[in-house]
This record gives sequence, C-alpha cells and structure tokens, in this order.
Amino acid sequence: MADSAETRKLVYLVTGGCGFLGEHVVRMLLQREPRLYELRVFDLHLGPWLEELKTGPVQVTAIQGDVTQAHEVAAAVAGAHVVIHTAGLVDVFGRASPETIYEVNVQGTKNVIEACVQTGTRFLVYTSSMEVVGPNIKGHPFYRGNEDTPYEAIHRHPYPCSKAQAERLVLEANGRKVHGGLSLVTCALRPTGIYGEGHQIMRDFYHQGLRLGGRLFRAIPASVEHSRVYVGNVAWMHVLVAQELEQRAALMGGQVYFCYDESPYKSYEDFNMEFLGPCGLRLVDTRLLVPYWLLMLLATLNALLQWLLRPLLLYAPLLNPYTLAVANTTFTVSTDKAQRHFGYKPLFSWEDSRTRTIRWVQAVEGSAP
Ligand SMILES: NC(=O)c1ccc[n+]([C@@H]2O[C@H](COP(=O)([O-])OP(=O)(O)OC[C@H]3O[C@@H](n4cnc5c(N)ncnc54)[C@H](O)[C@@H]3O)[C@@H](O)[C@H]2O)c1
Ligand SMILES: CC(C)[C@@H](O)CC[C@@H](C)[C@H]1CC[C@H]2[C@@H]3[C@H](O)C=C4C[C@@H](O)CC[C@]4(C)[C@H]3CC[C@]12C
Repeated sequence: MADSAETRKLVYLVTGGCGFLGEHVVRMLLQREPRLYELRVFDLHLGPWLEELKTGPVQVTAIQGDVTQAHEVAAAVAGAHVVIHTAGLVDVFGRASPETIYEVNVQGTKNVIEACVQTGTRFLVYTSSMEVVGPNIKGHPFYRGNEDTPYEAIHRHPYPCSKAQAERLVLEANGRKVHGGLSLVTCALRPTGIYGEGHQIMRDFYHQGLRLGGRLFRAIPASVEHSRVYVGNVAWMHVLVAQELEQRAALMGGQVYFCYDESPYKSYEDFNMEFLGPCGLRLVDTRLLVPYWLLMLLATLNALLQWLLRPLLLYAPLLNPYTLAVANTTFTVSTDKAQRHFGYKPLFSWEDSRTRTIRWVQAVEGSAP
C-alpha cells in the first residue's frame, strides 16, 4: 500500500513492547502495518533502541509505565484503536513472588481490559501461553494437540495459573460495551516456547555451555518432544490478528489461537542445540550417570537452596522441580486454526528462523552474560 498521510490513521499500543516478544511486535508493526499513525510502546523498562525508531514516518511514543497501575494504563490506552498486550512476568524460576506474578499478569490484564472499556478502545489482542493448557500437574503429554483437544488443564504453579486467569478475563470481556457504545473485540494467542533473537534462556544456556568447556549435559530424553515457535512468526501472528480483528470480529472475537510455524518437534534441549551446536557447543548424554531420580533430587535441592538463601540473595537456577517437569513432558501442537480463521502463514521458514537465531547467538558471544 502506498505510504501516504491519509492512510496513516491508526494508533496502536503495545504493552511490554521492550520485551523479547514485544520488541519484535513493535518492529513488525512498523514494517507491516501501513495504516499506522502512532505506535505507543508501554513498558516498565524502556529500551534505548526505541530512539532509533523515532526517525520514520510513524510517531513512536515511548511510555514508561506499570500495568499494575490502572491510571497509567488508562492514560496509555486512551485514543488507541488497538491494544496488543504482551506485558507479563514470565517467571518459572522463582525470581518473583506468587503475589507479584498475579499482580502483573492478572491485575495488569484487568487494568488493560477496563482501560479499553472506559476509553472506547475496541480491539484487544492478548499474548497468552501454551502453559494455559499444559503440561498439567499430572504430567499428561499433549501430543500434536490443537485448540479443541480435550486436556485436563490443572495447574499449581503461579505462572500458568496467572496466564490462565488472564486469558479467561480477556475472552470473557469479548462483546462488552466500550465507551461510545460499540463492542470490545478480544482474542488470545498461545505461543509455545518462543525462540529467536533476544531469547534470554537461550543466552543463559549458551553461557552455561561456554563455562562448562563447550559442553551441555542432556537431562531429558530425546523422545520428549516440544513445539517451539520463532519469535518473528509470533510477532507476525500478533500483527495479522490485529489487522483482521475488525473485519472478522464475529469469527475471531473471543477465540484462542496457538502460535505455530514450521519449527521441528524436538526435545527442548535438542532443539536448542540446533543453534548452540553451530556455535561450538555439544550435548553430552549423562543420563546413565545422572538418572531421572537424581535430577529430581538436584531440582528439589535447588528449590530448597533458593528458599534458604532468599533473605540473602536470589538463587534462581534453570533446574527446579517445575522446569524439570515441564521439560520432561511432551507438549506438541498441530493446528491450522489461525490459517483457517485469518489466513495466517508463517512469515519465516524454519531455515530462515534457524539462521537468524544462530547469527544472533554468535553475536551474543561478545556480550556480557
Ligand atoms: N518467552 C516465551 O517462550 C513465551 C511463550 C508463550 C507466551 N509468552 C508470553 O509472551 C509475553 C512476553 O514474554 P517475553 O518472553 O517477551 O518476556 P519478557 O520478560 O522478555 O517481556 C515482558 C515485558 O513486559 C514488561 N513488564 C513486566 N512487568 C511489567 C509491568 N508491571 N508493567 C509494564 N511492563 C511490564 C517487561 O519489562 C518486559 O519488557 C508474556 O506475556 C509471556 O507470558 C512467552
Ligand atoms: C535443566 C534442564 C532440565 C533443562 O532442560 C530445563 C529446560 C527449562 C528451563 C525449559 C523447558 C521448557 C521451557 C518452558 C516452555 O518452553 C514454555 C514456556 C511457556 C512460556 O509462556 C514461558 C516460558 C516457558 C515456561 C519455558 C521456560 C523454560 C522451560 C521450562
């Protein structure tokens, strides 16, 4: 579409716009939404990279704010046509308290919904998570499942509980009257494990491997498969949903969509090696030396240590009972609902996603851990 002033009339707000996913959503909107007049980037921690975005035709407004503060959210939402709500506390390592996770992920989402209703913003896209579904506390596998697959979604951990509550609030808000009398249209996207440029956990694994002489130790059988999805394709799905939501409100309103692409099904550790292997690391199979019961013991000891040390320092290793359970439970998605409902096709092939991620890891080598 021609870049002309009369086409540029939409105001978007991206909450969590400086996060791993949020930054990709911001950049994707600037590249793929020709109707964009103003892009508001709302985050607790603003990134310096935002400055470079202010030279283009779109007005980029950086807003330092907290989604737990209703008045800050309302001020940021007022006048926006679309809100893409990615802000969240993604913590499965015990860094934040359950109360804080709830405050940000649930109360923060309530504040976004109420701000849309009060100010008249009609379109809300929420970044949910596969963890709203599973793995559940019984460790049931979810094998090539879709949005309609029956599964006992029971959780205890604060993170999946908060994401499930927030998603339910968003979907229930669909159809509510907003200021001005029109209806709110909402939908929720459920990425599986996102990877790509900026993924902190991948960076952590890479630095761990460098510290261990170029080795990472396999803890999980290769047979335990996970679905993973490239961050660029997740960002693209967010933008496409936002673009299609008005025209297809009756079909898409109140719906959930898994985020998927052509990334192969592999164990979490084997999948990471697709990027860490070409960067010089190798995965050593130590399961004979470290059987699963010993891993469980180590994970439990980590949780105990975290609790004992909390008054003094934050000890939050990757291995804890929850992360071990999630890593050790098959969770794979096979669906085309997003394609059927709004014509989604991945923007990045598996080969392109892999190459981009490898290049990023290689660039990470020089960065501080
Ligand atoms: N990373 C994944 O694998 C994954 C998978 C599925 C879903 N998700 C979801 O995607 C979203 C983004 O996740 P991410 O991986 O980019 O995490 P991230 O931590 O990189 O980004 C989250 C952003 O939200 C901001 N934020 C946190 N608390 C805030 C608050 N109180 N007010 C305003 N901003 C706040 C953070 O500063 C950060 O920039 C989250 O909702 C997460 O649940 C992530
Ligand atoms: C130490 C080993 C056992 C190692 O294999 C642990 C890996 C572990 C840190 C990750 C395994 C599965 C990951 C989670 C999954 O990809 C989906 C998620 C949902 C998303 O909303 C947030 C991130 C996460 C919980 C993700 C976190 C890391 C793992 C638990």
